[in-house]
Amino acid sequence: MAMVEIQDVHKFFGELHVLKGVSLEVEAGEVCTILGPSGSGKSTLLRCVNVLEEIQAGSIHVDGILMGYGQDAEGRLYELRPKELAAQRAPIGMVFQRFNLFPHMTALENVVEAPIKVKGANKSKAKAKASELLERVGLAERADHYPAQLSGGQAQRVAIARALAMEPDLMLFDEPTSALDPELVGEVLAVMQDLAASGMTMLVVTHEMGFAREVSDTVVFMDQGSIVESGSPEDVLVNPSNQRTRDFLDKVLSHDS
Ligand SMILES: Nc1ncnc2c1ncn2[C@@H]1O[C@H](COP(=O)(O)OP(=O)(O)OP(=O)(O)O)[C@@H](O)[C@H]1O
Repeated sequence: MAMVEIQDVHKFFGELHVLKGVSLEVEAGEVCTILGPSGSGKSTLLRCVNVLEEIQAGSIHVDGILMGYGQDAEGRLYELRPKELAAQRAPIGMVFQRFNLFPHMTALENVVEAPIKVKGANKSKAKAKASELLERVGLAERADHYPAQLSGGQAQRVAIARALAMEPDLMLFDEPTSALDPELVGEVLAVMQDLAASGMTMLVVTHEMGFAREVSDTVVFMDQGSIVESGSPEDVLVNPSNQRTRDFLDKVLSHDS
């Protein structure tokens, strides 16, 4: 089984049919980038993977585990209790467009918070690990800074370190550079690229075409709640077979240039 298996997922917000039978697999160690116009359902799909949103039909497995439900000895599904849900989510790190760091905590405190509170990690070990992670994202010297004292790019790198502190098997990125000043985008993409090179499985929603082209194993193009096309970056970005993909790329690339 692939690390992420999304099968025929449907998601409604009231009457609005936002995901219309989405199926997607991401193998362990692969980077899958999702592109598509605003409102096509990219963020919603990502949020469904770690059960921030409930789905109405289909299934999502991560690491072979059916997300959002438990299964009793007879194979009957039951709704998870909050603790069980938290345990299901634990191997999944998520980085949002806005960093959501705790403003009253330093960078280091933000990174150690979850391992100590959620995992019950030993304090001094968690601190040493957090320092290592801040070094990994190039912020060893900013460990004692508060979020307000960090640039957007630095704050986003702390958010990545914070997600990594939980030792995830899968990282979800939801437009991680969209809220940043253009000159800060590169430093966050560089950290993501390093992470990809280290073998992390990543599902990334972004408008960064360079990242999609150079770092992804698979590129997925979504439109109006469906996957229109997916394949290698070469297939989807250079030789797209679908007119909707071509129209989208023309628009994005003319905007970029
Ligand atoms: N919590 C919600 N309640 C109601 N409708 C929602 C909710 N979240 C998203 N939607 C709607 O679902 C659709 C898909 O939204 P989604 O954010 O997944 O798209 P997207 O492709 O990620 O777009 P963007 O690139 O602008 O973030 C949109 O029509 C949006 O308005």
